[in-house]
Amino acid sequence: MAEKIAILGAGSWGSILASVLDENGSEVRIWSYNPEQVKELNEKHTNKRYVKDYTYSESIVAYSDIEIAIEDADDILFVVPTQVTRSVARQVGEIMKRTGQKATILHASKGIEEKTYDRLSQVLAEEIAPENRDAIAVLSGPSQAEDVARHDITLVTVASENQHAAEKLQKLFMNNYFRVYTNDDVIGVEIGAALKNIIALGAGALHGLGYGDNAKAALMTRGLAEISRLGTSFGANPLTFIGLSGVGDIIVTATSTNSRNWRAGNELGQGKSLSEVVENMGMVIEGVATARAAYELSQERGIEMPITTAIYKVLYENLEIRDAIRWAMTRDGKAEIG
Ligand SMILES: NC(=O)C1=CN([C@@H]2O[C@H](COP(=O)(O)OP(=O)(O)OC[C@H]3O[C@@H](n4cnc5c(N)ncnc54)[C@H](O)[C@@H]3O)[C@@H](O)[C@H]2O)C=CC1
Ligand SMILES: O=C(CO)COP(=O)(O)O
Repeated sequence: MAEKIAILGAGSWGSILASVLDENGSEVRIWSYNPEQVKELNEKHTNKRYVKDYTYSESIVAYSDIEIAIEDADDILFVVPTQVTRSVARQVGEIMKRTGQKATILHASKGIEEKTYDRLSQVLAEEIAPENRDAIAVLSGPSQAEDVARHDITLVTVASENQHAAEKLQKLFMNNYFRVYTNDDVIGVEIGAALKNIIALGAGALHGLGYGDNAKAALMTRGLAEISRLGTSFGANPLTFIGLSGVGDIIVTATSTNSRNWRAGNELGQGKSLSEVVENMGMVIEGVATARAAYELSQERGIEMPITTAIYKVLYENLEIRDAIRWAMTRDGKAEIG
């Protein structure tokens, strides 16, 4: 019997993951809180606001009632923006408690929750599966939805403390263009995924200001160094940061013109205001909220994160980007490693 998978969030990534799973033979339902989008998906099999020029398989059914969407699902995949994941998870948790439903819980979003500084597997554990938190999984890696939509080669990782859950999900997602590895370092995978969006904002800003390739390589490399410093302070495996959810995702997000974070940074670099950029994008720019969470975490834990600090000050304290760059470049000299 086909695996039944409920996908919560019908933005660009939720939609394309739905297609991958549908092509692989799973029974896929997708939930959106927007009834207009549900209607478009079911009647026209398109999702024009989020994925242009794409037609969905007629076997993917969309729902605006979350309880119907998750009914009997073997797996529930969260792909809503980070900052709304808790509210959606709370609804799911309440339904599962009432009905006694059991399912593998997975997310594919990339961010840190503001104020709590929780990673999303922590949010899901708190809201849905406090007694079963090791079975929660995360799918992450360099994976622009636009490339996956045209079946371009994509490699990702599924991380879970539960090897059985990770291997089951690996099999569900794998095909000849979408290759999935497993990893047991949930902390490292989630921190790498969340914080690379801050680096992508910075890379876009450098581009918008006309900086060259050396500057972009420097930002990505030193960005990875500070992500690793924060991640290992939480117990992440340092090797995770040279993997798909670390350097891999920095490379794609900090260079791809499809990246929402890169595009947002580029527009900031060209002189637009943050509110203008957010309004024009009409899709989530995860790095904006995560920059604040990561900056506050770095302060709380006494971890030096100059790039995150500079970007935080540009986004939230009106520091000019050129002044932020000058500050970062003229700090005292440091040893590269350590
Ligand atoms: N787009 C991409 O290529 C990739 C995105 N991701 C991650 O996936 C997550 C989702 O990203 P996208 O699909 O790109 O975002 P998006 O902006 O395209 O779509 C977000 C979806 O969430 C829904 N939504 C917004 N507010 C909501 C609320 N309050 N309650 C319920 N649903 C709400 C929207 O209606 C929309 O369907 C993000 O964390 C992103 O970092 C990860 C890998 C690739
Ligand atoms: O995470 C992504 C690719 O791996 C997508 O990044 P954006 O949200 O910046 O488009």
